[in-house]
Amino acid sequence: MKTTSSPVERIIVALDFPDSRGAERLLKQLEGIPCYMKVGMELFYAAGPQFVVRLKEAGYNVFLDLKLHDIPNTVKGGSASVTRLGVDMFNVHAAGGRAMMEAAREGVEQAMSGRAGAAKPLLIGVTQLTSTSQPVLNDEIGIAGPIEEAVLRYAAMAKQSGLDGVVASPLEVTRIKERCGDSFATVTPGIRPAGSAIGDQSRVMTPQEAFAQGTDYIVIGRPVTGAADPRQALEQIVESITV
Ligand SMILES: O=C(O)c1cc(=O)[nH]c(=O)n1[C@@H]1O[C@H](COP(=O)(O)O)[C@@H](O)[C@H]1O
Repeated sequence: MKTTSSPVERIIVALDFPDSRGAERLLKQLEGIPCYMKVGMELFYAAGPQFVVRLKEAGYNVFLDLKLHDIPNTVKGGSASVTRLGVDMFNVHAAGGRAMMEAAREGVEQAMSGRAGAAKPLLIGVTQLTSTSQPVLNDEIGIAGPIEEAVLRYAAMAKQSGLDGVVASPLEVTRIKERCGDSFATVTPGIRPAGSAIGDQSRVMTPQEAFAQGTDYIVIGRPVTGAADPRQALEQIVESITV
């Protein structure tokens, strides 16, 4: 990818709210800041596709984070529906395997054929969740070996399946770019400005460290949404980044 966008356009704010009112309040607080917005399962299940349409009408780039993971035919249909919503990026779980990811790609292509002139969404595979630690991967999930190897294997499979990039932690970005090429996008949650609570995340870096690794997009939620002054928190993050 190597993005011509400014750093702020490569910051994806996670709108993890239980209803549209909370999300609307944050949009007002961040008004005029051209960051990317992410709608995940909490908000989508409560506020529905119309909230995505509302964000698009307001001019935002939108990442719809529903982490599709089902049989190939179902994921193909889901991907087509998501594409028709006009999102800029969405994700599927790479753990669904190659046939499922290829079906997602087909769903995108099918939906695009009826949307002349529309931009194609970036189709992104989730590798290993940033909340997953090494012991959890090995002892609970049952995948042996270093977490970085599991992430790289999923990233390579996502690339072979025709995806545009992956979600991973910033700790894995350098090796993903080495393995899959610089134009293969990395979207990295697990972002924690120095001094902020790590919470349920496990593999974390600061915003400036993540961009220094060469990531294309960072995803950040609670350090902004839970701040006393979300606008100031986001502005401080933007100022901290020198790319
Ligand atoms: O796909 C994602 O966006 C995602 C993948 C992942 O591995 N880890 C992860 O945290 N996320 C999302 O990124 C956001 C991170 O939020 P905070 O931990 O509050 O910064 C949440 O909305 C998560 O659902």
